[in-house]
Amino acid sequence: MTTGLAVACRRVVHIYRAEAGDVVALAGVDLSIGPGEMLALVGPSGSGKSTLVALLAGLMRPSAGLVNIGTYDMGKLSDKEISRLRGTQIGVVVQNATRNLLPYVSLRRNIMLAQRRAARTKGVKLDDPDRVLDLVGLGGQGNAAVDTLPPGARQRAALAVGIAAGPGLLLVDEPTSQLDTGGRDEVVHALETVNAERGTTIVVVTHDGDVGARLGRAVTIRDGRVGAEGRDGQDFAVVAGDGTVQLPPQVLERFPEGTLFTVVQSDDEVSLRAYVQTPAH
Ligand SMILES: Nc1ncnc2c1ncn2[C@@H]1O[C@H](COP(=O)(O)OP(=O)(O)OP(=O)(O)O)[C@@H](O)[C@H]1O
Repeated sequence: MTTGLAVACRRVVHIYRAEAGDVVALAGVDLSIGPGEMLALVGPSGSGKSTLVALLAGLMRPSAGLVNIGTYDMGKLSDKEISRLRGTQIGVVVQNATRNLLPYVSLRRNIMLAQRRAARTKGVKLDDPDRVLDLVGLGGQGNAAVDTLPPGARQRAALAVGIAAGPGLLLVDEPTSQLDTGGRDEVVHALETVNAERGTTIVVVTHDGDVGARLGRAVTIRDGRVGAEGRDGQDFAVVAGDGTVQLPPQVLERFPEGTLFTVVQSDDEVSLRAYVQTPAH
């Protein structure tokens, strides 16, 4: 069984330098994910989810802050070290299943190609490709060509390629966006099976609230920061590393910028009381 890798982000900032001006995509993300945990990243379009995943995958370096995967500081590794990690310890499944797969060769061949780098690494014991296919519910389909599979199976084939090398961290971008309910359930079930059998830490970017709920922990990214967290069906506000807490959007709609609040504290409760000024006559 693989050992899941822990993830720790501390005050992570990412700025895209564009001709039209700099874009602050991440503005101080603090996030800890335990080894073997499953987590969904949710949030509005443009909030920074894909940027965060790209940093976890080592596809980009943070502009500031720390991104640690297991014992690795992703901001400090060389390109070569990062590329080795991605071939062995970090599995990445990008959006749109076919972009992860070679369409005209068999599923088994796709998996063997994804295992090439790990197979050259000393001490790594790889699962047989047929066993990898079993894990995602595609047992017995090793000879099928990717382009003959229906969309849900193709997405699970992409997952199989992502876990082929036995990574401790699996990053998956929007795995259910083009699937019907049945296809979505099979993909979530495949993720749950990989997590249960291998202990792999799994991070899924999704717009689908149901997927977030099924994974048990859903972190909302809002304006480049952790805006809220859902656990076991309950929503929570989160204290960031700099001591700030984002209020839910529906609260912010009622109380515009500059609204004053009194913080009311008792032994087991902290609440906010808005201070509404009476207009001067
Ligand atoms: N290569 C880039 N150059 C400049 N700005 C970028 C680049 N990539 C993303 N951005 C900007 O960074 C911010 C965060 O984008 P990101 O793609 O991480 O958000 P997202 O939450 O994944 O969105 P979506 O759900 O639409 O995929 C957005 O304002 C986006 O326009």
